[in-house]
Amino acid sequence: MAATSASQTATLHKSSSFRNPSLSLSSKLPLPSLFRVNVTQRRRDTKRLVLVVSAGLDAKPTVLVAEKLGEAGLNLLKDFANVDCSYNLSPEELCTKISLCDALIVRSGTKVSREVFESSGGRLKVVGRAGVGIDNVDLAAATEHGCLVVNAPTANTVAAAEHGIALLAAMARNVAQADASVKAGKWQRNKYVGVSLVGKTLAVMGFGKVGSEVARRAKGLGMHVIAHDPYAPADRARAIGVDLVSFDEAISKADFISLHMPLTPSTNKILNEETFAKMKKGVRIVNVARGGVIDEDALVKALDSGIVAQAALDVFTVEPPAQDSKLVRHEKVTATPHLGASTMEAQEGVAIEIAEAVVGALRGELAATAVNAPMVPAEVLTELKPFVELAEKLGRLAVQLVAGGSGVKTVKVTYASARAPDDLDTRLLRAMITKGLIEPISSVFVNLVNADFTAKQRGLRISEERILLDGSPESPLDVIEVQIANVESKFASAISESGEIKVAGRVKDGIPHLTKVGSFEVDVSLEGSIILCRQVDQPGMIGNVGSILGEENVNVSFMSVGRIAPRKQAVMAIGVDEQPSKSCLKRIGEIPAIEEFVFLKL
Ligand SMILES: NC(=O)C1=CN([C@@H]2O[C@H](COP(=O)(O)OP(=O)(O)OC[C@H]3O[C@@H](n4cnc5c(N)ncnc54)[C@H](O)[C@@H]3O)[C@@H](O)[C@H]2O)C=CC1
Ligand SMILES: O=C(O)C(=O)COP(=O)(O)O
Repeated sequence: MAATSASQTATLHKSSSFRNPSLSLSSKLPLPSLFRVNVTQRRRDTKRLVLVVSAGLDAKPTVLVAEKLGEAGLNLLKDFANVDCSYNLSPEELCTKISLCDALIVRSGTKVSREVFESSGGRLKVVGRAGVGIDNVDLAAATEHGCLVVNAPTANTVAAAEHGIALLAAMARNVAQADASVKAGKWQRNKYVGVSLVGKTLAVMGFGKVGSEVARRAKGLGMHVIAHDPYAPADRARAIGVDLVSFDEAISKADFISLHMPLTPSTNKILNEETFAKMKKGVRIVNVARGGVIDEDALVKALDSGIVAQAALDVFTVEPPAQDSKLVRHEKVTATPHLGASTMEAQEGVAIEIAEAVVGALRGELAATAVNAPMVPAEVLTELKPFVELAEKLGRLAVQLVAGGSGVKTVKVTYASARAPDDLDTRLLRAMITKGLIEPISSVFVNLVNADFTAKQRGLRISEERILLDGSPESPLDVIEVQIANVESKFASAISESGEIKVAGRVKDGIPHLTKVGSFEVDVSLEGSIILCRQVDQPGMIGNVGSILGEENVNVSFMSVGRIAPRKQAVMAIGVDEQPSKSCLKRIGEIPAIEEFVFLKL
């Protein structure tokens, strides 16, 4: 980021008191309306914080609650929004209603399909999944539509684990079958002899929140617990006395298998004919994860052949399963209707957790439980806040300098920082530059959720480069530079020596400043709007332009002149609070020494 060697900068502050000197990094900067930030730490899971976008909502938002939600959560929602509780909507009814809603809350029973996002007409800003599994939400479609998806990942963990243990014990002792038999007037003590849990090997497949709670409880029942989870940390398993093993080892050693992984393309039918064949004969299976992780036809066969002695299932590929489902009707199967999360306590907890997340997201606060947006820790966000604003404004300025605008395809962003690359998370900055580049020339709403997708869709390639500076890494960044290649500029002086439109800026006292245009160094705070003029450097220019603006009642906030050398070409950057009229701009253009000028909205 070499500065033009002979360039000099002269900065004229309108008055030393025009800006509140107490405004610092920690004060609340007015972030762009769609990216309002509140860095308040959330109650739980503070490591998973993410900047989300407010919908720019001026009126009370509307939240559609499409499945039954605990009272406490509903009350939280009602304090903030109009709440429409409409249960059992058909897919068509949901698509019709959704165009009137800013947020949608569902459990596992509602499919939030691509059609739902398409039908929302851009109004839907948040989908809240009142539970863990988000396999019923089309995340790709949500992301493409800039809609944040949040879930409630913690409040039903214990309930699901307890249900897993309940099914394990009930299955081993034939509780459900024996109960039905007694109620049918029979007394079949020999038929319902069970198996013991103590000393048996349980394989927990998916050692996340629920899986590890199941493991802990099974240890308490005297079982030997092993687990398979490609992503789980070994020390967490070790801490509760569980060995992490390979998939094949887990399924081949287990007397009982309990499934706790999410349903994803890679876990879909992970238990199938081939894997059943590798299991110990007489294995027993519990599934409180998702029906789709088991090939249900293969399970019926394995039950018939005796490879699987029993199965206890809370979840099914299609819910509710068909009345005549061979699996559900199988005498070796214990079935419950997706009750894992259904305790009074869990439902209250989930309702509060999701209501807080949805309200927070609609307010533009940080969502601790975002599923489809990069997560930026709160402390990083606090530091990056003024740079986030700088990034968007540089994007906005750069694209307005392009003649025509829409031909922007290749953008290079350079971050000069004393921080090691690993210590500087630029995803947020890149998203904001993308927003700045795209929004002035289109009607697309860009946010952290859809920035990368939108850029890709428009064929906009943004490459990033770091320059490692010497010195103290106290501030995350020194300079951000945005270059647009292969375009012409409506302000020729914005083209750098290497042929690209170039603007650069830095943060001073918490305020973003434009510090470079093309090869000219300037220094103007990025507030209000900016007039850039190229002129022959000579006395009286600042006065000339200033008095025209004054006569037209346009308030100047900042002026700065960057020149190659005295009395040669110079670029004057003028920050203005009001938009000058056409005639005002025309008068400035008519000043004989002014060779070109451009008005840029921030
Ligand atoms: N029946 C019910 O009512 C409930 C069902 N669930 C289901 O349980 C699942 C797990 O919930 P949590 O433990 O809260 O989620 P979690 O995200 O804490 O744990 C899931 C674990 O599965 C692991 N995993 C991913 N792919 C895997 C694979 N191929 N093999 C083995 N492990 C894999 C992950 O690394 C993670 O550790 C949810 O996705 C949901 O589908 C959750 C709550 C209630
Ligand atoms: O949280 C989960 O993943 C669940 O499966 C619970 O589903 P539910 O909210 O009870 O429909």
